[in-house]
Amino acid sequence: MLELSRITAGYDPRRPVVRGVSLTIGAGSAVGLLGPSGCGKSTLARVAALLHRPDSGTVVVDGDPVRGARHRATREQRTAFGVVFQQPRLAADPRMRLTDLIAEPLRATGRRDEAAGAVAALAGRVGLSAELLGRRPHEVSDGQLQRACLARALVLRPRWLICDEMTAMLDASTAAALVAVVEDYRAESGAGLLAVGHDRVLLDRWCDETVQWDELRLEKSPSGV
Ligand SMILES: Nc1ncnc2c1ncn2[C@@H]1O[C@H](COP(=O)(O)OP(=O)(O)OP(=O)(O)O)[C@@H](O)[C@H]1O
Repeated sequence: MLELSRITAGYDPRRPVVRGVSLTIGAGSAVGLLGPSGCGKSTLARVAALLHRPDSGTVVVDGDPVRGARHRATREQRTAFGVVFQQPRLAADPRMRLTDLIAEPLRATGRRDEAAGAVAALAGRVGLSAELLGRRPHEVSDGQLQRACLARALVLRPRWLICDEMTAMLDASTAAALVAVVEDYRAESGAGLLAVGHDRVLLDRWCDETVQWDELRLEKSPSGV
């Protein structure tokens, strides 16, 4: 279970952008989060992924309370999350070939020897050819780069996926393909999902439940847990 309780967070403690928000996602469940632009969805998603430390409130991952964000969280907690952002170009090192980008979390966790096999398997899954894997971000399309970013998010086989407007910049067929990759992975792994978006039709189709930002102040638990 992923439990965010009374989270207050932002970029200036005097003016938090997220105030007293709670969200609980049951193990293996998929929750879609909708809300107006600028309300704080991405900030909350970053808190959920342990990338941003809240000013107050608690995050509990599978029963294990989180004591800090980024490197202050335990490796076990950090590697429980795979994250995909809206803009792949901001999330990809422009110097890295796609193959290295996908393998980067393995290198960072001392599992370099698994890279070749894992990248080959994931490339097939997300639909990247061997030729594309050898290119750098400026030599591929946004959709191809987002496929690589999704592969990178899956390479450590996370228990939780945080997809922050993953499909917003993509055409309909690429968006559907990437959602299908996420769902195949979830079906086989039992991973849970927080999907942030603007498209209610997509989120309703993709997730077990879709919640509105305003509901999170009421301490609702979308998956009924
Ligand atoms: N790094 C930052 N520094 C300062 N303010 C920020 C930063 N990132 C976001 N903000 C501000 O925090 C507020 C919430 O932003 P956030 O990106 O979380 O919203 P959002 O709901 O995801 O928006 P959108 O749907 O447009 O992506 C906005 O007012 C934004 O301008």
